[in-house]
Amino acid sequence: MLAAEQAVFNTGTDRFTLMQRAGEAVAEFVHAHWPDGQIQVLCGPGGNGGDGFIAAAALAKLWRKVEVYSVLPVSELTGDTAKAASAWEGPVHKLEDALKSQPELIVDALYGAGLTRPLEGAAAELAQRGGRVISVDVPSGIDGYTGKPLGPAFQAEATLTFAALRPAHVLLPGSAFSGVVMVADIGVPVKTALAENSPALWHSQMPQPGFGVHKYQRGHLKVVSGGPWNTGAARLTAKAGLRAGAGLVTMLSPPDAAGVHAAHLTAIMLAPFVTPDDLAAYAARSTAMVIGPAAGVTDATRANVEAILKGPARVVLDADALTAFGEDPEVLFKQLRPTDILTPHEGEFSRLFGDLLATSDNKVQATRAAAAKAGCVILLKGADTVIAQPDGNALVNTHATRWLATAGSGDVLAGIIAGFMAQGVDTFVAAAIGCWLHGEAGRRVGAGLIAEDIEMQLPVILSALHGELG
Ligand SMILES: NC(=O)C1=CN([C@@H]2O[C@H](COP(=O)(O)OP(=O)(O)OC[C@H]3O[C@@H](n4cnc5c(N)ncnc54)[C@H](O)[C@@H]3O)[C@@H](O)[C@H]2O)[C@@H](O)CC1
Ligand SMILES: [K+]
Repeated sequence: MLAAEQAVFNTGTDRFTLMQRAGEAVAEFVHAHWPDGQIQVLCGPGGNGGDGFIAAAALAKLWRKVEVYSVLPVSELTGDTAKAASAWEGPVHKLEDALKSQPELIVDALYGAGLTRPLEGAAAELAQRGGRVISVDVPSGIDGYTGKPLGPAFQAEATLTFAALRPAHVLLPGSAFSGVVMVADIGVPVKTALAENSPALWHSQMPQPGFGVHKYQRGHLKVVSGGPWNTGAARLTAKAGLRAGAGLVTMLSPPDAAGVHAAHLTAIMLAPFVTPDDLAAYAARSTAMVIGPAAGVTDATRANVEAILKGPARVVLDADALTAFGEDPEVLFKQLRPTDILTPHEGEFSRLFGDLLATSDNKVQATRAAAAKAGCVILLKGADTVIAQPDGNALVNTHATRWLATAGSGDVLAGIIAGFMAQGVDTFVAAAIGCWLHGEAGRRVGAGLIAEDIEMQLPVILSALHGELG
């Protein structure tokens, strides 16, 4: 699928026309957002440099003070880049001369999609010089496909890319080097674009309870609890599911843990289970279920998961429910349906999918491959969470905060997602909504956040999304 992203430019339009549009888009972007100051445009030997020459010429037409520095002398440029260079009428300096002055603004058009090796010489020194950098397509020095720096790389204040986001714009560490990323439409249709999670993607699919609705129409979520010493995680999940809008939430508890839950639960119902058959019976009468948070890495958890997966409820499998299949993931994969979801962190992911993450070019590719293998939606948690479907549809959530890296935070995420699934929202969409809300709640709380705070933020965020707060 990512080939589609790489081959984004393989269309009928001739390359020079696209280069002209790209370069002009860079000039427009720079001039609109940084309207003053002298600009150094650094041009590489290929397409990225071509964009730079076009941009320089367009900026000069806007009366901007522009200096152009090139990796190669103009006489050695070829093809479209040579053609682009002829649009620039001023002098072209050697790249190393750019080090002699510190401009107010730097347009980094050295290397984009064609970067194959670490920056060296003047390019490497320029990457380390600092200053206000606007990168063209990808910050030079970063591999656009993996998001990894190959060596020294430009730290951009902003990056203007074309047609669609590349993995480097949304995956760490590339996203941190890219600064604010904008995508310019240069008239290239994109079929399998990589999306960045935002309410615009799913706002219209949020469940909107109509007038006269009753709780039974808003779905019934059931959460499986661990034993008496391990009940908190499932409670975090259940409360988050209720806040997300599930009409009814029931905690399914081993009898010896019921007393602990009873001391804490109010709006959430409580019911006992002993055997996998008990869970299968509950699953038959619910729209979504969660199993995993502090469930225990045991044969019993495996049997419980298998019993639930036989029923009609869509299932979120998290934490121990994943690790319990670590020795035999294929057994799990055979039972999963496309409407179920696994929500592993990287450790749990590697227990199920081996070295897939290490051997993939990037996290998006790994998550897509995992979704295809497991036959369900996969949400791979992290600072850059990736959500993928078996058909390759994927998005990256960067709307988060490091303060969410705390005990119980993942249990809450599983609950929010399940809460939306219980209401009938498509699993992939529910994961996207859940992940964004979780990130937004985390950002609102900030430092000092504990998992309990996340669900407390949901009413105000949801009300704002529903437009009830103006
Ligand atoms: N493909 C297209 O149709 C379009 C491409 N565009 C631009 O073209 C770029 C891709 O152009 P190219 O494929 O020519 O690639 P680049 O311009 O990124 O790289 C050009 C050449 O630099 C050399 N190179 C790579 N890493 C190097 C290093 N570290 N040190 C020294 N030399 C190095 C490579 O041999 C490569 O041929 C995109 O990033 C984008 O900016 C835009 O003009 C829009 C249209
Ligand atoms: K660049």
